[in-house]
Amino acid sequence: MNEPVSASPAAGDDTLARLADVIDSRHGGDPDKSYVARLFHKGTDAILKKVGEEATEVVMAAKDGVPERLVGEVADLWFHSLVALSHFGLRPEQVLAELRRREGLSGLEEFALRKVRQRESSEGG
Ligand SMILES: N=c1c2ncn([C@@H]3O[C@H](COP(=O)(O)OP(=O)(O)OP(=O)(O)O)[C@@H](O)[C@H]3O)c2ncn1[C@@H]1O[C@H](COP(=O)(O)O)[C@@H](O)[C@H]1O
Repeated sequence: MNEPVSASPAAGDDTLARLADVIDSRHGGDPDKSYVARLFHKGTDAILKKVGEEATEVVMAAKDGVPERLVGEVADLWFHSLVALSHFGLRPEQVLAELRRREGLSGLEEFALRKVRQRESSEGG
């Protein structure tokens, strides 16, 4: 059995930012030397296809009920989501900021606010 990786969050954990830096550095890289460079080389459809596949694998792992598999598949999904963000010129810090913005706001309130905003923008445009 694999040794479990420590689940304690490190203060100011910058794992996502460091991984995003590596991913960003792969733009224009050699597809024979780097998996990320190969994905960028293949383009938007290939990148988005991987996000979809990994999301499906997360669902299947959760159904299997093996916690280590689920953690591994979510890691694959997060990694490929970071590749997609980088492809579109975005950073994980922006996603984390969005999650921080939602902190303390109930999911139902957020949903109601979103509906109001959607109605306002459809009436305004
Ligand atoms: N975190 C990851 C990571 N997670 C998953 N993968 C790769 O993602 C690929 C896709 O996973 P799949 O389960 O779909 O496997 P597959 O069937 O081989 O993939 P396909 O051929 O179907 O695309 C595998 O080849 C994994 O090795 C990753 N590849 C790279 N990283 C990180 O990205 C950094 C840069 O990687 P390179 O660009 O390759 O140097 C690395 O140092 C790591 O930190």
